[in-house]
Amino acid sequence: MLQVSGLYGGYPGFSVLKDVSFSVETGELFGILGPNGSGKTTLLKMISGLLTPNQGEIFINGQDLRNYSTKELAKITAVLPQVASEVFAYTVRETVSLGRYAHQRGWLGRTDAHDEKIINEAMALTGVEIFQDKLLHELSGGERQRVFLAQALAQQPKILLLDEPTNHLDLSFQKDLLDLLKKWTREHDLTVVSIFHDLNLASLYCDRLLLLNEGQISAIGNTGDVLQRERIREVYETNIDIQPHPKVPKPQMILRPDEDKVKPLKINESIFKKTKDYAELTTPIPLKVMATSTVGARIGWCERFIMYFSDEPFGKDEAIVMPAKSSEMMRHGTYQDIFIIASTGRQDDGINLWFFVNGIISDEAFLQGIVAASEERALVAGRSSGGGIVIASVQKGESITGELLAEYIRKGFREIAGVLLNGQ
Ligand SMILES: Nc1ncnc2c1ncn2[C@@H]1O[C@H](COP(=O)(O)OP(=O)(O)OP(=O)(O)O)[C@@H](O)[C@H]1O
Repeated sequence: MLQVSGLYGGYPGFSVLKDVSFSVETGELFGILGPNGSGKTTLLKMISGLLTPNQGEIFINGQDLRNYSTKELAKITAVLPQVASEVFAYTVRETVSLGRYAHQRGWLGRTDAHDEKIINEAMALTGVEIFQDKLLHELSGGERQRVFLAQALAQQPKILLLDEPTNHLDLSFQKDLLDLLKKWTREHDLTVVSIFHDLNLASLYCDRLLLLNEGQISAIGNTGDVLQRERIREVYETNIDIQPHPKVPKPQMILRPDEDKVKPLKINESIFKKTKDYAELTTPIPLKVMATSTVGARIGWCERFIMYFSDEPFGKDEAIVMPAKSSEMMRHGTYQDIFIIASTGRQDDGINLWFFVNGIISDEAFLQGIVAASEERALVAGRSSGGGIVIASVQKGESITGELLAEYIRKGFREIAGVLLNGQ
């Protein structure tokens, strides 16, 4: 549908794009990403015919862009620019009607019943029909954005070019707009090329992405291929983490604020409290945890960890809680970077194991830790032993690999907790 090849150009005396080539298929939702000033809008302006490249070619529907008349081009491409601050004295309905301009025959440019039907549909889809008689300047930024989208849809284009379409929209309208675009691309063979600043939305909705950096293509391809941690860090010069979305197989970028200048946190016996009824470790900041406990099992964050010895269930909001046999049947100590607490469970065959990691570990390392603890417990006990396991990490300081963590857990467990298994 759209082929861009060897594009160079920009503004008088200032070249922006350097050798940009890509193609977009019919029905694709194609995202353009890149830091401020990387050339995204310049590229979109060239595709929409607003800016002439110095070098290179753009083909739409197999035809060179230079061979289209303005009116022909307006019939097949619609542009939703970054919201302009100047707003003319048009009503919402009049603004949406302008989308039909390129399709009207004759110089009078009147809309007919067919045009009216399409205008009404576009307003209904974008939810702007309720204020169709209002003037544009009486609307909020987000409402106006939806009016311009309705105008673009009323144009019934083959290619829709969007410059940050979700700008000014609240969370639910961002989702509604992108769901709508996604549906339209599929059902109406519409091709969407859209600039995104929000990498997570681009990841969720785009079929493919193009990442621009200083006017050049840094990466192009599927979302997972383009949104690689090191590449995004380098291009955006910022510290991010990438995690899979919990419900759909798409990567999501997570910003990490600069750390406050706090004293490095060390989890050790100085914050571990033990009475005859219970043992508790409460941390000054939440720890990242993976826990298979009786109460509070989770993958998440926690700052309160409790083992209780009484018969009465012992609940504390938000805490990870496990029943244990007695304060005597409990051991603790530090091995390498890990503070370990172990206790015999309420049932004799159970061993509860808590590992507090003074370092940074990945999600995969958490899993490796759980597996290592569980295997070692069964191995040392010589039987399949129950009980809860907690891996908790301060997520500050040095990174610890999964392999190293597993080794520390195995050795630390034997050194500090193994005695419990011998009934000592
Ligand atoms: N009309 C113009 N005349 C001269 N230079 C311009 C003009 N418009 C943009 N530029 C410059 O061209 C470069 C690319 O701008 P462009 O608007 O394409 O970036 P962008 O990636 O869309 O940025 P943003 O994310 O900030 O919208 C920038 O350095 C910008 O200053």
